[in-house]
Amino acid sequence: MTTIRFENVWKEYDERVVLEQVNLSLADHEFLVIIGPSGVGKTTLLRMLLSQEQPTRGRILLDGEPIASEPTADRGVVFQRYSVFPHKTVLGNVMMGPQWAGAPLLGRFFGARRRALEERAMALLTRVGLGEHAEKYPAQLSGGMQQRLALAQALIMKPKVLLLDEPFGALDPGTRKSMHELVGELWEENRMTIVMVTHDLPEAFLLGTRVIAVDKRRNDPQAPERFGATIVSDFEAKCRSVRESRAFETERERVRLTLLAGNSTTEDRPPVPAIETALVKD
Ligand SMILES: Nc1ncnc2c1ncn2[C@@H]1O[C@H](COP(=O)(O)OP(=O)(O)OP(=O)(O)O)[C@@H](O)[C@H]1O
Repeated sequence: MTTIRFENVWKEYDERVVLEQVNLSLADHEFLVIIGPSGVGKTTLLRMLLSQEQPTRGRILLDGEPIASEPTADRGVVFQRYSVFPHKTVLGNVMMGPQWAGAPLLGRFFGARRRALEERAMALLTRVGLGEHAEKYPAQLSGGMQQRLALAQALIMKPKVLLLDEPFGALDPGTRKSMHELVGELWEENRMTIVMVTHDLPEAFLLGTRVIAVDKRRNDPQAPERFGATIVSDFEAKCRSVRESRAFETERERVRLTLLAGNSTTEDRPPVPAIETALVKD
């Protein structure tokens, strides 16, 4: 059971207000997606959840307690650009986190403990589709495979909260689609909370159980740094399971193909899925 709460959170850099009055309560096992214009403060929100940045006002609670002031294993992260150790194999990369956490001096397990970890890492690699690539080095993997590895690396630490910062932004559409399925399935299997930033609206509503839009409510043209962004919309997303998400995706693809095929009059168009209708309304 994991809950997250932002209580009147602000983030300022000197005179510049980036975020203001952010209030948010997340229920257990939520898949929250954050959308908003470029530079508005989405990554800053994630970085505060990770404790890579501290709020200048307000506080963030994890399970009712203020979050630790340093990054901890209960909060995992995957970035858009892949960040692993190039000189370690795929398996070595996945085994690193638990070894540094469990043996901080040497960063290495031995004997039965090592074998047990290796087994767990291999099971996870197989789960994300990399079982046959365990001995390769990151440079030998495609972009999609590298993101699968980044997911395995985060999941081996069994985080309560997984933070994803545009994790599919650099991937081609086909790879992106298979990653959507994988992340949706892993979210359900691991019963963790996910907080993801994306610029892609269909992706947001496909994966999220809740989607928040972050933007400035007020602006001072003479002093653009005076006001920060906050949550301006909060959507309860419709797809609450992978199965429903897949059904939605199939429907969206059908609409797209029908429109491409030249059904351009309004009467001919198939009904727009409920989620897109909700988006248009807002
Ligand atoms: N360490 C820092 N010092 C000063 N300003 C910063 C710092 N980190 C971020 N900012 C500023 O905070 C603002 C929000 O940045 P952030 O990366 O959170 O935006 P974003 O919404 O994630 O953008 P994008 O969608 O382009 O990734 C930006 O204007 C950025 O320049």
